[in-house]
Amino acid sequence: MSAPDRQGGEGSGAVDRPIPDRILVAEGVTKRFDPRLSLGDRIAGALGAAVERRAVQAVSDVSLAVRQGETLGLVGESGCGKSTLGKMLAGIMAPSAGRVLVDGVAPMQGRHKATTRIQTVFQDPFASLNPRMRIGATIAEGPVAHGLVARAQAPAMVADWLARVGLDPAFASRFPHQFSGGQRQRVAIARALAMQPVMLVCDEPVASLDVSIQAQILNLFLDLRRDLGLTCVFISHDLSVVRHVSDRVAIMYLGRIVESGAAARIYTAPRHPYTQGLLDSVPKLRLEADDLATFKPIAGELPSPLSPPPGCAFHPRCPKATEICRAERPLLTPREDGALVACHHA
Ligand SMILES: Nc1ncnc2c1ncn2[C@@H]1O[C@H](COP(=O)(O)OP(=O)(O)OP(=O)(O)O)[C@@H](O)[C@H]1O
Repeated sequence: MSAPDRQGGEGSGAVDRPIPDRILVAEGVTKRFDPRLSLGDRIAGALGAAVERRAVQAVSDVSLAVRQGETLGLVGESGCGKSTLGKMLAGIMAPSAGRVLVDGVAPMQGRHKATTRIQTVFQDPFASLNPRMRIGATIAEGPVAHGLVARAQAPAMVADWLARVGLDPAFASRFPHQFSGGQRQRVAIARALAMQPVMLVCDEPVASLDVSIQAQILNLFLDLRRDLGLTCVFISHDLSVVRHVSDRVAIMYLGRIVESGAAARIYTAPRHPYTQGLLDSVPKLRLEADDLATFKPIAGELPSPLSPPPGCAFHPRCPKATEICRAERPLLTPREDGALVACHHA
């Protein structure tokens, strides 16, 4: 068994067979997007001209495991590959290399099955709900179609899920436009859970909501975790959002996990300079005027995955970077407390 798996968390490279309490295991998952050539490029290529064709490596060799009842927060800047990884975990996108096992079975073996075993909740609930369908029908559609509930039992099932997500069961006859953004996200969560999935992949589920509504939806996730033992991968660009809902947190940078560990430790004692930078860039609401100057954004921008920097991908932005960082990519290495960190100077 490789070191990352022995530590029960994330890593790079293949891991051994899944351990029973792990709902989800990703082994060396990679996603490359090959560029589509324009007609002009194709003609030029056919005529023998050199046409540049660089693939985007959105996710590189990611291994992770999620245990029953656990929420794994997946955090990183926009463009670091979170959504691409989330889609592969949910079985709605095939990896270019590596594999994802759900309950020990590769979801892509049966696309239809995968979408029932892992459900997704996306950022924009309005886009994911059919505007012409009453939300009762939207919630019932999947479970009835997959034989999880008899048509006659569907109204009771819908009422139950609406109540569990904090909505009035009488709302079943309403259309999506009759709900606020937060209520629509509750509907999207009810629809996902009504499919009786083994876990949820939530991709920026509160990013489009006002801060006060974000807190309500995060509280809902906490309630669902307590009441249903919800297993979840919770994706966000914002470390402060995943803080209270996550048992463990994995930090992604340019397609790779650079640090992971217990949520409490990540926030109190981050080891990777990128994690430290993310924490420092979270605006903190303080009363003392001086403190307003304490948050500082990470210097520079995420490099293009078309031309990743050599060595440690974070070195051009890292205050601790030295020669070795420019030359050698640090491996994700287990620490004594079960955390994993990929940094020469951590
Ligand atoms: N279908 C695609 N074809 C080509 N490149 C893609 C495709 N989807 C994503 N990418 C690229 O892969 C990289 C990772 O994208 P991804 O959406 O997974 O990142 P992200 O961290 O989820 O960012 P965001 O929060 O902005 O969605 C980006 O450089 C993106 O441009």
